[in-house]
Amino acid sequence: MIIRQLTRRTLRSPLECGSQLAALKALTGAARPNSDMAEFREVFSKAKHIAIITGAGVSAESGLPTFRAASGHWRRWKTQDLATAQEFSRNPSRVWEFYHYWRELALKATPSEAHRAIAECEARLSKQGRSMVVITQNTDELHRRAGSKHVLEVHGNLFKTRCLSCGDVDDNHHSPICAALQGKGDPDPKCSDADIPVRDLPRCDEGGCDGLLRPDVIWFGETLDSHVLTKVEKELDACDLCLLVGTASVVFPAALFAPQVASRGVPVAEFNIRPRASTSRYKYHFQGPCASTLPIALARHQSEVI
Ligand SMILES: NC(=O)c1ccc[n+]([C@@H]2O[C@H](COP(=O)([O-])OP(=O)(O)OC[C@H]3O[C@@H](n4cnc5c(N)ncnc54)[C@H](O)[C@@H]3O)[C@@H](O)[C@H]2O)c1
Ligand SMILES: [Zn+2]
Repeated sequence: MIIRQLTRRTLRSPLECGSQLAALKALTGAARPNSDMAEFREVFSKAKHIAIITGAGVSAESGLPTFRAASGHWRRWKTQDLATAQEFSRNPSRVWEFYHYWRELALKATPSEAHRAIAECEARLSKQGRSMVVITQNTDELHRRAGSKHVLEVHGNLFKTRCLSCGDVDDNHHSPICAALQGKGDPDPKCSDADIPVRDLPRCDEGGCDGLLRPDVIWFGETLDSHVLTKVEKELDACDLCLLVGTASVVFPAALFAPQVASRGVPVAEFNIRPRASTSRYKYHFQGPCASTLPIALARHQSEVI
């Protein structure tokens, strides 16, 4: 299976993009996408196992900027440079400020119509003996808060911490996560670092451990959780319809999930505000904000009796 054992990374150069697109083309063939919602709805009505792959775009209408909308920066730093183990060991205060900013934003956000349409559809289909899984690159928990039950978070979760000393992983929804981060994390490029001493950053309270905590997310250069990946593989192998929602598909290995499904001949429907270079590889493409398109796509079909 192609997605195993791959580390999280972003495509950086046009050259690399070109070679990856060639790989996607080889995987999926050159189908022409259509945007016939009525046709999609017929396919949807017959699907028994639906996989929905989501990215930052699904949370955009909840007020959480996508990395690209925020021009990929927090203050003066590229987000992909901040979200690394190297940067955390060099400057844990700066990295915690960055994650504190995201945690506070996500805590205040409410699920969008897109999150709600997905959750409502899952609940409805489960009564009909049909299944839906959300495979998300997002770390904001908005799918769960909307009511989705079957969610695989491939890049971890902003509201979990991992202790660097004892390895304990814990849920953590404190706001702020520690007193020293109160009022910190302003993304303005003119804002200075808080330079919080390491002893005042979030610490482990497990049996007096007091080790430094990190966010339990997958940083660039780190390997995805193999248990989560195994579940993702199973779902991608079993699905008979796949929706790809609000993702630029430039973060690997998640960018390979939809092409892998399409290569089995399973219809993939992309929902994005703009066409992307790989759009032509998928059967359907619905352009527009997913909070408008998804509720139509996933609404009760006339053939659904329960
Ligand atoms: N909310 C979050 O948890 C969050 C937010 C930003 C980034 N991230 C992380 O950053 C990485 C970036 O990857 P990504 O591809 O998910 O995001 P991205 O920022 O690279 O791309 C977002 C995609 O969503 C599309 N989009 C924006 N608004 C949309 C809307 N209203 N409806 C439909 N599509 C819309 C854009 O055209 C783009 O293709 C991921 O690994 C993710 O973990 C997460
Ligand atoms: Zn600990």
